[in-house]
Amino acid sequence: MNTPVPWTPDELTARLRTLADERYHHRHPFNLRMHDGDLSPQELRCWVLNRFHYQRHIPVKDALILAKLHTREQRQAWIRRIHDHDGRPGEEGGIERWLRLGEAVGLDRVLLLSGEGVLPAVRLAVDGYVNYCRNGTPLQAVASSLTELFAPDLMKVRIGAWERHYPWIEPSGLHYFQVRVRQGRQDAAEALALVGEWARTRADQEQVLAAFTFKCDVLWSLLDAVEHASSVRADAR
Ligand SMILES: O=C(O)c1cc(C(=O)O)c2c(n1)C(=O)C(=O)c1cc(C(=O)O)[nH]c1-2
Repeated sequence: MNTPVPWTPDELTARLRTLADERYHHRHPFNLRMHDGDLSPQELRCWVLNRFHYQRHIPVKDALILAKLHTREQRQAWIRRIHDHDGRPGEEGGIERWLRLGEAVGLDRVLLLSGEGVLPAVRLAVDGYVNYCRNGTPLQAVASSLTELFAPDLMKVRIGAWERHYPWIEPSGLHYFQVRVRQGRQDAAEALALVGEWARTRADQEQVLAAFTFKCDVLWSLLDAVEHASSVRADAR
């Protein structure tokens, strides 16, 4: 049997884009309702609270990936992700900005930090992502972050939708997303370069697509759980 010819970097990126068009969470009904201005304050709060659980685990999974990287240069680049979220001592980072986003939608930071109210399926989805990065190869772990290729555009849509449809939200809460657009682009470009360097065979490239698909499913499951919680509340009204 002939070994399949590896895709070029552009072909691999095009395949990621096709997968994203089908399964990235920009298409999830909860995000569509968010963008159309159809979410109640309670639904938006539920999303912010549950997404905080995801956010606070991002630097944990990045620390697990850091320990898998073999060169000093790779670790120097990857460690920035942890600083982006946790901040360096005395600095704020993404986690602090997300807590402010919580306050902007009316959620006390003490509640967010307590973890109370995080939906069971969200805990499982986030555990799934962290464990994927803990147990996977460096290629799988880094490739699973490649959904960030598509996050900045989604965040720009989100910022516009929040400004238009949810004027009750304190505008400073949007700072998390404004900062994250640039950080996400840098993260995605660096991860794509590593994946391009490491995924030399078609089999490696298939693993990249599988890791990307898994991560899309993590993000999708998180929103499924939030959407389900919203519909249960609506039924009880
Ligand atoms: O709001 C979003 O739609 C969104 C998506 C993603 C993503 O696609 O993985 C991330 C983020 N936000 C984000 O804020 C973030 O810090 C982040 C880190 C990562 C990652 O996998 O390392 N993804 C994402």
